[in-house]
Amino acid sequence: MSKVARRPSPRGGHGLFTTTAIPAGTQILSIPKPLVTIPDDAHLQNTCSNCLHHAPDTPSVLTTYSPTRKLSACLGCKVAKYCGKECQAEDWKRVHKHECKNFAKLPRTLPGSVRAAMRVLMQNAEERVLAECVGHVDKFQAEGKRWEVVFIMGKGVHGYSGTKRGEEEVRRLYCAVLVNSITLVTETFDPIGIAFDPLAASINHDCTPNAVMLFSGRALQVRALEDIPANSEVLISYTDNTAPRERRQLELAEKYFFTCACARCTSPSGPMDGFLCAVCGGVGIPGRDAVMCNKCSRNIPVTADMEILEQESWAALHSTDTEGMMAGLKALHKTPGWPLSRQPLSALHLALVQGGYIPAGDWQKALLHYLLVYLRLDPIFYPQRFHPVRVVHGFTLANLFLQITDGSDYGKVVWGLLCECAAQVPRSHGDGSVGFGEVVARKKEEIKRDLEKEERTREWVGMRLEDIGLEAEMKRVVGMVEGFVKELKR
Ligand SMILES: C[S@@+](CC[C@H](N)C(=O)[O-])C[C@H]1O[C@@H](n2cnc3c(N)ncnc32)[C@H](O)[C@@H]1O
Repeated sequence: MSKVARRPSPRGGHGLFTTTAIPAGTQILSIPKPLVTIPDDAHLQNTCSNCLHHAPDTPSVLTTYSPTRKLSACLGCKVAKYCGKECQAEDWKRVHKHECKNFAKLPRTLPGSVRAAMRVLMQNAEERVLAECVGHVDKFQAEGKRWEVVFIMGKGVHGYSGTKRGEEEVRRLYCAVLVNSITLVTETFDPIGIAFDPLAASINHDCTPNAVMLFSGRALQVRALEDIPANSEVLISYTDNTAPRERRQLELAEKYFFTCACARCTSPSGPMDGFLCAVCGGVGIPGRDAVMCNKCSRNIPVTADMEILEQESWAALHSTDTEGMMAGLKALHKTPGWPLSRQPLSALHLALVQGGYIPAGDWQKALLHYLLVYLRLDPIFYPQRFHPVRVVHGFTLANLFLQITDGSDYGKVVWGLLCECAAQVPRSHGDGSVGFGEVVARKKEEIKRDLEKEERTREWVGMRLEDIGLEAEMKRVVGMVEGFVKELKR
């Protein structure tokens, strides 16, 4: 029986509501095959167009333990790739037979949003989408340049799909796809594609969401981050909700055409949104014309240099320039008044690890950056120990420790991290026998066998996390992080 229903929402339009009480850490909604799931433009080459199995070019935590399948291109268009005959046959029957010839004829691959809208038409789902999903056509229309792009893309969808529907209707459909698409991510939250499904699209936004959306391949699920009473609205975050308020609001207004009026946006508090007071250590949130400390009411100076640094750091984050990222990161650490938890500081640490240190095999540096994020920042960003992002970070960290060959024994820390992940997985991801849960269980077993093989007594292997005396080991690790932060500030 479904635990949710689509109903009018006080936030405007419709939303998704619980029909029964849903405990924290349980599944709210599962859509094994959403209406559209496609690799985005950057991932067409290394992602199966049917099951969205991702075979990344650079090593990732998951590829180490769940071997990647080789992908072969469709011989007709050479655009779509598949991990096996079954996937190719399923995709062909469902949609690819309608798009293959067009893809083959075109000199360039069609943009993801156009491919997604075409797939709605190919499955004859446009009636439902037009009836259930907002498109904000008038708002797109009011934006000159953007409307020009939407107009051309809509024309493309109309022409390439060969639909009998009118061009204006197809344009409305294209707008609905733009506003309601979801970024499809891997189990380690790397963006690889576009997902679109009218039911999932009925979920509204909040910057402190009570639910989170995850993917395993193309399968989508929504899980509760807190106890949600019956008849309550299910809310997810459309943006990176660790970003400061101004950035969240800008993105929500630009992409989704609304001004967020959630509790965090209307009475912002906490160090994710503000700057630190040098006098009392309180936090000041940028207001209309001043940043006033919430404790001592003094004005916190936010200089033009800080504003420039903020802009440059965000720009570096969205580039591939690891030197620029490192320069931004150091400058942010050195800026008095910049809280550790104000982005893009943490995002830069993670981007450097994923885009720089892991591909370069610099495990020591990757470890220090990741430790800082996991120990100091994740508990602020994701207060629930079972938050899927926090659990995935813990697993990545355990794997980074395993790469370190500096002579130190991190056995207990690795074991502790894997115990923590395995304990949280049923609530973070659900059934531990598939997807990420299975990867964690397999890794834990593998490490248990390795530790037991060693000659030294490892009496703590197999014990519960609380009983293994991890604190003393963690002190050493925390010391590493503190030393690293000092170094960054120098
Ligand atoms: C993915 S749809 C969500 C479902 C939508 N409410 C509907 O009726 O179809 C996204 C749109 O919902 C609205 N929306 C979502 N969250 C909102 C919020 N917190 N406040 C106001 N509008 C919101 C905006 O119009 C946004 O463009």
